[in-house]
Amino acid sequence: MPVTRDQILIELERLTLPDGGNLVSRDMIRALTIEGDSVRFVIEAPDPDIARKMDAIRGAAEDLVAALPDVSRVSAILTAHGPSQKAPTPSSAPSDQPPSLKIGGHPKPQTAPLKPAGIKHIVAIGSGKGGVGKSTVSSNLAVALARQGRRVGLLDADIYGPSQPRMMGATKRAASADGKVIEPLHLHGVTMMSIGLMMDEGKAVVWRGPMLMGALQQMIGQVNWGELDVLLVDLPPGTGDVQLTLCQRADVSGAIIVSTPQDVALLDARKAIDMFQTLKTPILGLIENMSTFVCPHCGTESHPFGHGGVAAEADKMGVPLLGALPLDLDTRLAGDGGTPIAAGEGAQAQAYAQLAQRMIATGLF
Ligand SMILES: Nc1ncnc2c1ncn2[C@@H]1O[C@H](COP(=O)(O)OP(=O)(O)OP(=O)(O)O)[C@@H](O)[C@H]1O
Repeated sequence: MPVTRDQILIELERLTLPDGGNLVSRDMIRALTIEGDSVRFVIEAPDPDIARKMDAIRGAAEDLVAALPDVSRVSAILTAHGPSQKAPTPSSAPSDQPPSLKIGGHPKPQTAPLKPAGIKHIVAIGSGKGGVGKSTVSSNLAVALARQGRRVGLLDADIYGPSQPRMMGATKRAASADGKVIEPLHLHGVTMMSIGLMMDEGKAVVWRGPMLMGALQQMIGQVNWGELDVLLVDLPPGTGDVQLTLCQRADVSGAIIVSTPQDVALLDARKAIDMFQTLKTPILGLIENMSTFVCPHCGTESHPFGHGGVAAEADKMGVPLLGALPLDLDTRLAGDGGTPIAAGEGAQAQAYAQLAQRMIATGLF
């Protein structure tokens, strides 16, 4: 059985720091990630000088965790936040630094929840595997909820492959009038922010865990979201630092998992579900994407990715199946063209409207 987060933290609590407390009680452990028998985490010191003196503690922490049953690889990285670090400026920021928009200061470690007071609920939209349509579902669901009168925000937290600017038809970058608050875009009735609006297009993002956390922190806490009934967060695929940071810091009300019906996607979807459950984030439901395909020429229905696998999984887990969406050329074209299909009329817009209704029926907002 894989090691659990709690087992690791209990072990790390044994490591007393020279100036009192331990790594856990002093809130220094960040981005704890367990993948099979591999464990990774970041030790965040209050400032670089302290970090430099902590290498022995980092080694001891690795040894303690490595001694746990079912752990064969451990990697602990030391990092620091503090006065001796300088915030990057946008003009000179290389691609391995978090964006700052001149908002001043390196992202600070936070203990208070990240969720701004004006946002009633944060709902994470995740998937185990990439390319299953999580971003397509997020943008269309956001638009469908907005069409039903909800105040909706959409945060594209897919740091490595932001697609919402294209799918939502963004034509300008995010701006900040006062150098502190980032102004989001307002598109198809939805308030939208994406890391893609802060980066040069085509520039690779090469960030370590703490940088990702800083960027996420900025995109939630420093964006002028206004009053929202719900902020949908389009997560990167998988179970990494962004998911962990969001669920641990942002007071997430629930998660929706998008999957295609075939076994390989479901296998990864189960891992995502397991992660949300470990982080005590309620699963609001599953969505089966690319569920069926109706040939536009002969009208025959087929199931290129299998059929019903997500429904069976939802049933097994006792969580609702929020919807099954077909593989549909117009959905793809609409996304590529910057106007989600849910913004128009027709069968697919109707399908997303029903999905939004079912989500509202969960009673969350
Ligand atoms: N139901 C659908 N019918 C047709 N095309 C779809 C459908 N859902 C998604 N697509 C297309 O599949 C591609 C991948 O979708 P999308 O980017 O939404 O997936 P993702 O899970 O967010 O991927 P990533 O992991 O890369 O972020 C896109 O070109 C999108 O237009």
